[in-house]
Amino acid sequence: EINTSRYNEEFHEVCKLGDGEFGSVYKCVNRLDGCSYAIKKSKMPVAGSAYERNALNEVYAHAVLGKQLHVVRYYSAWAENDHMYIQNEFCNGGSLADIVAEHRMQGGTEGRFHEADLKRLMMHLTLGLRYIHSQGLVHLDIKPGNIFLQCTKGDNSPIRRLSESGHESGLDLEIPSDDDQMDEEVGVIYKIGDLGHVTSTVHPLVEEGDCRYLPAEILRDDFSHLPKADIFSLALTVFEAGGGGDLPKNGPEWHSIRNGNLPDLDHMPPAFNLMLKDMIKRVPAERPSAVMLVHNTALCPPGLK
Ligand SMILES: Cn1cc(CCO)c2c3c(c(-c4ccccc4Cl)cc21)C(=O)NC3=O
Repeated sequence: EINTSRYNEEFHEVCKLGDGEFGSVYKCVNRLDGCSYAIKKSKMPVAGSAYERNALNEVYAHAVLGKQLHVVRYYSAWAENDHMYIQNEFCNGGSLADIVAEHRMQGGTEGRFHEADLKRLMMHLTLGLRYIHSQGLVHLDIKPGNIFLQCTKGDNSPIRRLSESGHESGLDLEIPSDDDQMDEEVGVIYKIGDLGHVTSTVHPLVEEGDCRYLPAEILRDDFSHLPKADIFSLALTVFEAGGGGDLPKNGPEWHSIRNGNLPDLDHMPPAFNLMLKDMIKRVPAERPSAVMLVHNTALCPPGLK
């Protein structure tokens, strides 16, 4: 019959997670394995269009960027009924943009990440970028809306979720694997998602990301140091999570940041603010690489020497 579709046959659609010009994302439970997934459903792109290239880039990138803790995991992609589907790991803690927006609503000092959390965020995303760059790829759209949170602690723990799961069929059999058990006391894991702008470092086909987070050289079509563009975007993403405020889309403030001027995050140590300033240097080659950042003592948890 006409409405047979892999999507409906293999998955139970729980709720819509988001909407965009790209299409819609749903939280789905796989009827066979009982696990939850995030599935993006988008109109089949016109053959030969930039949309098609992006769609293929995304799937190729996921295929290359196998299992890395700080990159959203890919499971499958398929086409049917004039739509494309991509099935990814479901991250149960929302996006960093949601968290930043919530913080902003609260206002005051709780309206931002504290020192230990901001260092953890930075470290996770740096590890994710180090992996992406080590595969000869760049993300090119690092921003709070593309960072997703996996919460393994407290009421989100898989076992707790199982007991509270509303699925009458008890299908929500998300038995934590041993490394999940390890994560039990870990808390939040940050993951880089939305690989729609990913391209090769050496043979780039650049589709520009969000100009609020992009360095000037990309907007001048200088693609000679693409990994350093991700480093620039990472700095502004962390700056925003640290309570740095809304980032400009254009105008004098936009240019001021591109000239290396970034206000200090007053609750962070000087070394951390210096690191952010290094990451947004106008000259891409002068910005630290992800490999160098991982060893930066400014990322050591507070209290450790
Ligand atoms: C809007 N939205 C909300 C979420 C859940 C956050 O708690 C989400 C996810 C993804 C994606 C996503 C982004 C880009 C491409 C494909 C997908 Cl499935 C979008 C998501 C994704 O790949 N994994 C997600 O959890």
